[in-house]
Amino acid sequence: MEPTDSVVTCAVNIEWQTATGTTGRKLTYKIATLRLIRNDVREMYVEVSPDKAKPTKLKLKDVTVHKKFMTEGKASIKFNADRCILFLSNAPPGPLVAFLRTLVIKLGGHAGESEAQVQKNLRAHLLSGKPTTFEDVSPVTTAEMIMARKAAGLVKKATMTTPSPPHAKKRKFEELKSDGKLPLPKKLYTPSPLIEEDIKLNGEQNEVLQACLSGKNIFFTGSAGTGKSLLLKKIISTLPPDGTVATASTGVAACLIGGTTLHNFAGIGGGDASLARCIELASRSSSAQIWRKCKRLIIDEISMIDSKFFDKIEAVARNIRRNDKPFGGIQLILCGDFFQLPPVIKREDFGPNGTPPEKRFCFQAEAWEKCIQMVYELKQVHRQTDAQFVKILNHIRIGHITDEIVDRLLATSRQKIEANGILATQLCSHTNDANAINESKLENLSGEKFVFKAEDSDPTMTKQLNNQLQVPGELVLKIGAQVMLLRNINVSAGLVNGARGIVSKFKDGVPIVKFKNNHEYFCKHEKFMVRTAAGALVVRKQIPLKLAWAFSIHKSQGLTLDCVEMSLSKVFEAGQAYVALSRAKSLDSIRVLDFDKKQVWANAEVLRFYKLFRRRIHDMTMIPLGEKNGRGNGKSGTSRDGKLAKLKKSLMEKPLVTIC
Ligand SMILES: Nc1ncnc2c1ncn2[C@@H]1O[C@H](COP(=O)(O)OP(=O)(O)OP(=O)(O)O)[C@@H](O)[C@H]1O
Ligand SMILES: [Mg+2]
Repeated sequence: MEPTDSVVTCAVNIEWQTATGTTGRKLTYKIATLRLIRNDVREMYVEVSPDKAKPTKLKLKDVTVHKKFMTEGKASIKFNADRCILFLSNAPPGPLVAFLRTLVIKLGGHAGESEAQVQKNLRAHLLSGKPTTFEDVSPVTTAEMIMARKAAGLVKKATMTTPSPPHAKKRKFEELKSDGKLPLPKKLYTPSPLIEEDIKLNGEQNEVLQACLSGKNIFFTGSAGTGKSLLLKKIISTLPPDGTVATASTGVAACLIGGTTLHNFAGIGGGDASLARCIELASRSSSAQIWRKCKRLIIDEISMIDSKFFDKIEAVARNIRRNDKPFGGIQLILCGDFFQLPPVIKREDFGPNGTPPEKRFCFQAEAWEKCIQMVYELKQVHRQTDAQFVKILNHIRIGHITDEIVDRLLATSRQKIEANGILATQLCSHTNDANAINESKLENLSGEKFVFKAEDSDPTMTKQLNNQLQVPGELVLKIGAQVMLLRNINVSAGLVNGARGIVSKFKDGVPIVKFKNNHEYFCKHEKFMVRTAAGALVVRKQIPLKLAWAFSIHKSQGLTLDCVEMSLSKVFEAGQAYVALSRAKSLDSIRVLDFDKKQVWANAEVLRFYKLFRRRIHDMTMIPLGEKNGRGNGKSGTSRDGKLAKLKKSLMEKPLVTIC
């Protein structure tokens, strides 16, 4: 528990009501810091400290806390005795959730003093004649948390019920287990899955978070599994929601951080029209308003954004916002790994001989150098803990393959990774192949088809929901269908996003899924949310499953998968083999068929970019605005292959990653 869990900074309105129920005095602060404090006699207060006004203290006694919208940065506290309401808005969701949790737990009385004790302390304090002093409330302890959960009825007290004989308890447990209805441990708060409270950032992730809070334009990178997306979620939940726009290059990646696609936000279609036309498109009132309101633009999986599109939106931003600063003064937080999937090239952008455009990557955009002020590289891999696998991935990332790597990966082609009848998921280089495999496997199962249609809060948004969400609009299942869970249901029981299982039966109109670890899950409809470009939430209610015999490597970018098989013979992009291989957690949970050195290569421009990038990080971390990137030193004489080999060697000498 952080000491800052009792502090939050946000917009504040305080309203007092008169005895007749009408609104009386009002205080409005665009920004104020709220702090939970105690006086000498251990009574608790909220102290509201605005920027340029005197602080107000409100005694926390007989209060009602409204926290339904806390994950959107809003809450209110009603002081019933004082007839006063404190409205909080535009609060960073992470700190607000922590603040309210501390308040509720400390107020629960389990951590505080009894009323009689408070009165006794008060008398003693008055008699002492000392002036009243205040101190911050202490952080919530684990014991206080358990007490509070017991009081909330989330943990049964042994004394409250007549204990059942052990065999009866066991029978009940077995019954529930076989029905897939095992009660799941609940939290006192179950905030949005986007606020990952359980995982603490490490030092390098914290450094990036602090840099983002400083308001600078940041690009951070790191190999697959270094926790870039997890860090982005943390950054998003620590920034004020007003003006913070979370986007990603693909729908799946956007969904993982609770955002929208960059294309959807930008409002210029694919960005293929002339700049003048793009500005015209983005000037439509709905789009222009979004651009003007944006203060911080976050983009995940930046490697798939092409340089032309990046330059277009930078110019559009300046134009619409009538601000000459790079990106019209919007703070940029960009994240991704350029060794992973590159931007998809449009047919018209290929050269006459089918050559890719010279400036394909975002870091080659004119605007890149103007915009990015600070760069970071995360080095600690969290997805994999096996040192040998991390080392192999590290080599594959930069297209450096040795015979030992080929042998080690080929050795996986014979290993049995299936357990409990659940087949490995096949990662395909082409989406059509993945769809065909899923359809034919389902067709081959005998038995009745069950169709689950999603309920979308806005039916006009169905296409966007289909594009952005992994969860299908129409889910067709049969007994025996292999599926993947799309939600964290119970982390300790292994029912996590990405876990795979088999539909064992249908009961009460919903499927029951048996997972690899033998746990059964009685499916419930879950809500999946997508943010529109304007920031509104659109909700899809659906069973949180998708068919998982196969899926495409492009759709797997950003995911962690538990048991995968791949044939890399048809890969067509630099980085595609690396993305596929790096989804797995270990060499024991992967089966690589037909591995060949030729399937792995890294883009030469990307290798150059990282070499320069690492030198910069080493030299200064901070890149002065407008400095030229100095690609190429103009010297010639060495062959292209020779230069590349040198680059790879130098990148390998200083390993890009370490393992935890
Ligand atoms: N500080 C951390 N402590 C423990 N686990 C972490 C930490 N950071 C990330 N993880 C876990 O590591 C795994 C990979 O994280 P994440 O998906 O954010 O990586 P990534 O860098 O975005 O990978 P990719 O490039 O493949 O998208 C996730 O399961 C995540 O929960
Ligand atoms: Mg990611």
